[in-house]
Amino acid sequence: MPTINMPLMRFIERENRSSYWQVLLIATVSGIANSLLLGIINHAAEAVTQNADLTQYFLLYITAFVLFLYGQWYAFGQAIQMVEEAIFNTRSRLTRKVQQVELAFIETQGSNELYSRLTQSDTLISQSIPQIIGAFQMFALMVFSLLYLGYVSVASFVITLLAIGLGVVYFLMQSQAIRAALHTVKQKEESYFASISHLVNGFKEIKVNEQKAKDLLKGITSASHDAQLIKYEVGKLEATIWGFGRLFIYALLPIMVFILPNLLHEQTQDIFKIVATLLFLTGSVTALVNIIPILNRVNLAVEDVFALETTMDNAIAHSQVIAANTVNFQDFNTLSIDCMQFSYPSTTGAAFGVGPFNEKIQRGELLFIIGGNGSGKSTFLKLLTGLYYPQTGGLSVDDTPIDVGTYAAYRRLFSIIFTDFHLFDKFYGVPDVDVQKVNEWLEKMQMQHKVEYKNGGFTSTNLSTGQRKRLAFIAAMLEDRPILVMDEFAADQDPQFRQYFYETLLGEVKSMGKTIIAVTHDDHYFHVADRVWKMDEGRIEKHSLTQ
Ligand SMILES: Nc1ncnc2c1ncn2[C@@H]1O[C@H](COP(=O)(O)OP(=O)(O)OP(=O)(O)O)[C@@H](O)[C@H]1O
Repeated sequence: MPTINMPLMRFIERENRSSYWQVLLIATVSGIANSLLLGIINHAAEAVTQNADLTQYFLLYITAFVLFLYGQWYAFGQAIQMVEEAIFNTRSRLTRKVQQVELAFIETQGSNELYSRLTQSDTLISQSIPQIIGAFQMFALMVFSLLYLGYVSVASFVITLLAIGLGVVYFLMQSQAIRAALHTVKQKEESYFASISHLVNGFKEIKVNEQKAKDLLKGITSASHDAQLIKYEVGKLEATIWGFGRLFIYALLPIMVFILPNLLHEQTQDIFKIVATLLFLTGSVTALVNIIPILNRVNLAVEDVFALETTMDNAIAHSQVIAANTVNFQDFNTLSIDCMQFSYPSTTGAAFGVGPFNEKIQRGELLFIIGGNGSGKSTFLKLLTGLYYPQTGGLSVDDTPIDVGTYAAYRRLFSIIFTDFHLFDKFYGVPDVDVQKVNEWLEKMQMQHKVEYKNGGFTSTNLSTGQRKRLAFIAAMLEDRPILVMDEFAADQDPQFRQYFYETLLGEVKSMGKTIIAVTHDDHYFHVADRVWKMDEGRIEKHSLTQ
């Protein structure tokens, strides 16, 4: 089957097993049936003036009407099903791909853009379907009304075709400008959304600082104003197209009534038929012109989804990891880091780099990593946990070097609580949650009076940062992975809990056989660690054995 080269149609075709041509065919048949109604009524009206039998017209009218109604109902139903299936398939695939891309992709992509593309386009596509199917019917109605017009009067047909042709040429000339302007609107809207996220996320800061609020609002107003101006221009262009569309059709009516009969001496009853057909045509052309702005926006939304998927595909193709489930490192004894080096991609000047690292971590060790701000501790943890890939050197577990086929299995060694940790609403990835164990951990983390475990998650999430971190710790414990990695876990805890954390809890976790790697600034408690590594300018500078 041929393809309609329009992003929306490519989207539907790509995501469905069945072809959309059947739906379009039924929509077209329904449109033809609609135009037949006109012909039947016209001829029936003529038959009335001649006192002829109207039974056949009545039966034909009923048949055409049923065909029109059923076709419309069927086409709508099918189209909605196809589009929703396409959206479902795309959503499932894109969310799977988000999981496949690497951390570096998410860090560079910009969460606002990613979030808006993943969520907003679908709604727009879904909402536009009734109008789009309607447009196909209206197109069929227009074509068959035109043919009927040709049957009634060749001259009227030629004049109308010329008018519609001129309208199409005018539309094509304008549509490029509209699409370009809509692209700019999208960019302006994204910058507006980014400013809004500052407004919401930085609410506390701007609430206490009027000047900050004023400056931010100035930026928001400017981004919004820019978008408004371009949208206004687009709206004006679309209104002009809409106006021209109607102008062509409405100009035709007086031509047919006042000029044509005098020039070509058409029959009076034919003039009636021509005018009735033109009124039908007016309806279909108006509906088609009305759909243009919607189509423009939907096609842009679809192109957005395509572009996002292509970017993700490229990122996944460059990813070094393939999912291999056969390797199991859970019983490891030693993690080795050999000549490992990593640099962030440089946009301007020298980029920050870490390494080379040549270290070993033994199973069951409690290792602290210390160092000043920006010394590379978090970067090192991301490398160690397999979230970043080194440019040179690498990791091995016992004697097995970690490569593209084993990275996924390697990552399964770790539970991680980063400084910007995310507390999930449920214990995802823990198949059979042991409620007793959760309650024991709630007690150990001194959270039993604050939250409860219910329906797969914790009951209260209105907690302080320190308390939320304690829940993240419980989730990490339930994951039950051999290595626990923490980035400044105790920074948000009160002094009593901090002491309990270092002097009791870490020892307890260690006695469970877990290896603990923790970034910390709490020099009071360095003595509890087996080893302390100090980082400076991306290097592990000093190993101090404390025990
Ligand atoms: N995504 C990134 N892209 C480019 N550079 C980055 C990125 N993340 C961090 N850096 C740079 O790497 C350096 C080390 O950052 P890192 O977060 O590893 O330090 P840190 O020791 O954990 O600091 P802190 O104690 O403040 O958390 C910083 O100078 C930072 O500018």
